[in-house]
Amino acid sequence: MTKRYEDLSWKESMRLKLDVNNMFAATIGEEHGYTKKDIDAMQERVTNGHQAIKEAKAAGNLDWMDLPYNHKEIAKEIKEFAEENREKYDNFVVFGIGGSALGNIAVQTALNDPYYNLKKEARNGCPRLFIPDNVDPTRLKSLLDMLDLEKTMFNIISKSGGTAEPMSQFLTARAAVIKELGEDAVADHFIATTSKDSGDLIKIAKEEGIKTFYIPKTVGGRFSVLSPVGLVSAAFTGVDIEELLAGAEYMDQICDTDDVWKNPAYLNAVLQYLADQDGKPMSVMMPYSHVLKDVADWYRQMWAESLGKKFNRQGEVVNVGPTPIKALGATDQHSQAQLYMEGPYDKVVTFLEVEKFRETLEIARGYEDIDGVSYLGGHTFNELITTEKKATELALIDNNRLNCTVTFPEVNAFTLGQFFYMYEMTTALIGELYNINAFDQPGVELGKQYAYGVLGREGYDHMKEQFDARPKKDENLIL
Ligand SMILES: O=P(O)(O)OC[C@H]1O[C@](O)(CO)[C@@H](O)[C@@H]1O
Repeated sequence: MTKRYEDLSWKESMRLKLDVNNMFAATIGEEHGYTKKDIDAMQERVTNGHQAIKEAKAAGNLDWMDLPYNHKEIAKEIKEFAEENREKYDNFVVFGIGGSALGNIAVQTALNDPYYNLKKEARNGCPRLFIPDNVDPTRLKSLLDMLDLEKTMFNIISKSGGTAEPMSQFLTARAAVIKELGEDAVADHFIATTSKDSGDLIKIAKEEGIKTFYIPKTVGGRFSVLSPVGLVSAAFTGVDIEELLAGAEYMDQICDTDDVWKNPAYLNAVLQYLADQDGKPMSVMMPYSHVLKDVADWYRQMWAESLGKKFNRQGEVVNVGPTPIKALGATDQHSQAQLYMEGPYDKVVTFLEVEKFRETLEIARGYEDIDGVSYLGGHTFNELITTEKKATELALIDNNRLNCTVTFPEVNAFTLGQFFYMYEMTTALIGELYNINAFDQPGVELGKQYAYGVLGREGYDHMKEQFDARPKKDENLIL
């Protein structure tokens, strides 16, 4: 059967649109807005950046760019595995953190029913999905107490195979499974998604006979949503993961040009970079659709870990990086909008807009004699949220505030795949413009190492010593 994403006209009708009109002087005024000349002046740097990205890809350092192509077969295998197994389980739990969880959460919120876990009919025989993405004892205990272990599959995701949070979750869930179901049950209740040749998780998985999916070498956590990291839980909950990859492939083809005026990922990168350089380092992503709210969380990690860097490629201290902020329309109109309109001129707002929601819901009529209420009746919630987005956008323009919009014709696996890939490419190019390595995260290590030292991990005694020698607190400053 032909898939809809094999039809070119369907694909074109589902193409994401990036509208950057409101980043330009013609719309928001000369003081803050850019001109076409400003963008043209960046073309040479974009071409160099594009070249550098291509070379890094060819050298095997950017495996995430290959996922839409070389994971087609793997996606089929994952789909088959999920289809064979998902009806055996009522619950599917992902134990991973950061890049090993945020993409999974974003996919689930975007593509499945908003009350998926609570509505059997929305699950179509698939298990409920739980992704704690944290180690808060209250929340974890509550989850573990609630799960019927006999009917639960746990997917332990860790690229390094040793991150404290998922490994401690694994230890605890494994002990609970052994206690309740016996040693032999482990292989039926756990799968692992990790690196093929490194880390402790792969060793454990082999020892325990646990089914394993692999994360390619140069796919870092935050770039891993289109690898088995994101695909396995998506397949277990019935998402069309092949369509997700097809969307990414489509965007890869759109972005396969160094012409800044033709490449949405690069045009966005240039504008965001220029804004940061011009004193607007706050980058707000504001979806006007609740189903896209966790996509903004995914983006937050993507930008923070990729672009927040102390050193440039020459080893000079640069301390760069925009601050990614998530907001949600219409909710945050009533929380953040005041700041965005009248606070410092330090932000760029990226709206995410949806043209066609999965549902149309009418606002009921009533109180015809009360003008302040009756005007709402007969409109739809679709009109309400879309109008509110357009109204907020115009208010930002009136206040000369930089903003742009990414429009999803619909939220489906194809458009979501495009979105992930487009932002990955945007991030890669901004990294080039800052002249930094966008693919490491050395700043996260120090905190991890102190924690290892304190918790007694072998080889980290020196970190415990440094931790114990930390500056004493002045009691007068603790009230
Ligand atoms: O998949 P791992 O290796 O457990 O890492 C989880 C997360 O921890 C980090 O390494 C640092 O926070 C992220 O980059 C990564 O997504």
